[in-house]
Amino acid sequence: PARKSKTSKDSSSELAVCHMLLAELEAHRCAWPFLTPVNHKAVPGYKKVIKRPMDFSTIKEKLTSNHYLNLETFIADINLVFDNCKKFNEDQSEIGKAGYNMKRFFNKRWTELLQ
Ligand SMILES: Cc1ncccc1N[C@@H](C)c1ccc2c(c1)OCCO2
Repeated sequence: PARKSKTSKDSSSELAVCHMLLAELEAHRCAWPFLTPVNHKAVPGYKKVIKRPMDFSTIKEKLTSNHYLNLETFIADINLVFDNCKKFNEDQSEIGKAGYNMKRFFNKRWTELLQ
């Protein structure tokens, strides 16, 4: 079947889903390590180890300033938050466990909403 070209309606509904997903992530009880940028002056080694820091407040700023061209770039930033967490934190640490829970929650929710 011919590939349906994306209409502006499609992208605005995708955008609405991104806002909703982000709001759910921010409200999650395990979101606390990811709400604001990691202060690399207060966390030894973070600046050197994590090449592309990302957090939910930065994603919200990018979303509200129309930085994301499509759904994929939004999802890529969300996953960057969790990949950074897995890279820097021990799996069984409080932050490591929070990151694992948030990633599972996100994967469940976006597949429910978008697939
Ligand atoms: C996601 C992440 N990965 C590695 C390190 C930190 C963080 N989060 C920061 C906000 C953070 C989370 C928890 C903290 C903290 C900072 O500073 C000291 C007290 O506990």
